[in-house]
Amino acid sequence: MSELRFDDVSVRFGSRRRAMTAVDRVSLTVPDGAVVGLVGESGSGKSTLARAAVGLTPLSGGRILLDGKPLRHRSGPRPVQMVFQDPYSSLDPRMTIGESIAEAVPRGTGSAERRREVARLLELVELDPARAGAHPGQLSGGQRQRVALARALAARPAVVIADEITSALDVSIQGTVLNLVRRLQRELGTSMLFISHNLAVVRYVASEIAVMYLGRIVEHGPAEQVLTDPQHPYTRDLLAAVPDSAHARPGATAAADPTPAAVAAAEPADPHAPPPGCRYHPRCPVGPLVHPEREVCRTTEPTVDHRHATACHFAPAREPLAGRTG
Ligand SMILES: Nc1ncnc2c1ncn2[C@@H]1O[C@H](COP(=O)(O)OP(=O)(O)OP(=O)(O)O)[C@@H](O)[C@H]1O
Repeated sequence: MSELRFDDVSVRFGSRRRAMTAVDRVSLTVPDGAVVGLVGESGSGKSTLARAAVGLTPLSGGRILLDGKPLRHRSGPRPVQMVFQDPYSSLDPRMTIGESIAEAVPRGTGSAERRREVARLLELVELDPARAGAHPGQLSGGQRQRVALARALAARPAVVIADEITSALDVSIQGTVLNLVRRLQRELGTSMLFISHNLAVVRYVASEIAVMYLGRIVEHGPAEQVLTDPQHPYTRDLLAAVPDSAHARPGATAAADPTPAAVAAAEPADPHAPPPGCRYHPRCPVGPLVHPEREVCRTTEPTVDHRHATACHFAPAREPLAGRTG
């Protein structure tokens, strides 16, 4: 069992006078063997949450648990491994890719066994083991990302966090890397938190989707439900931005409700001064900008409390969720 759980996690940056809460009381579980997709626009706090899970950013509040036990960031192979957008940040350009992967293989492995393990991992990520002597600079971006995945897997992690791992790649290469992630996940059953600002990418690999906005999770549920029956207006806006998403939201109110002018003219949110009440209300097409009587959105923060959960006072399925809770 390898379940990663963020329990009421907060991360604050800056001094008292200019403090900002990048992650605000986030609770999110990556169940054993599942891929949870985490989406949200730039600055919503996705990377900060990921970095907290691998010990790169200290928590200001809450806990991160692996299989129910607090994560400790000791030396040696870490149970949570992260793959970044830019593989140059995790691969030393002076080392061969074989050396980079071998370095991540747990200690106590003999050199012959280590070499075999490197060859096995290269094959696993569909690279020719004969290329173990190549340097990162001799590989394409997609190949480097395969090496970064092999290196993360070398540590035999309980959980892998992939942070925008296809964002820097050509569109034609993105699909092959996503296919690889899908295959690896199916074969190895590794639990995964898969982060992207792009819902089109996340929907390809994730079994569950969580949507983040200004440091908070605003919707979370089974991927299919979130995609076909999005509850939060922000999720609907994200979906509307996906070119071929028309089929993904039949009946969604956003389809029948073109962006009102007041919403289109709204200022983007300032993470240093998140609005009171629902954080999305200054941009929301179902909020007080368009429906002035919906004062509750300005004053009271909605909470997430169901299996397919959304933090919106006026979500279409807010009431009839009884049958699918738990
Ligand atoms: N070390 C830091 N010091 C101060 N502020 C930070 C730091 N790291 C992140 N932030 C701020 O925290 C907020 C969340 O950033 P984060 O990188 O987690 O968002 P994100 O959703 O991953 O976006 P992106 O995809 O652009 O990385 C942003 O407003 C960012 O400016």
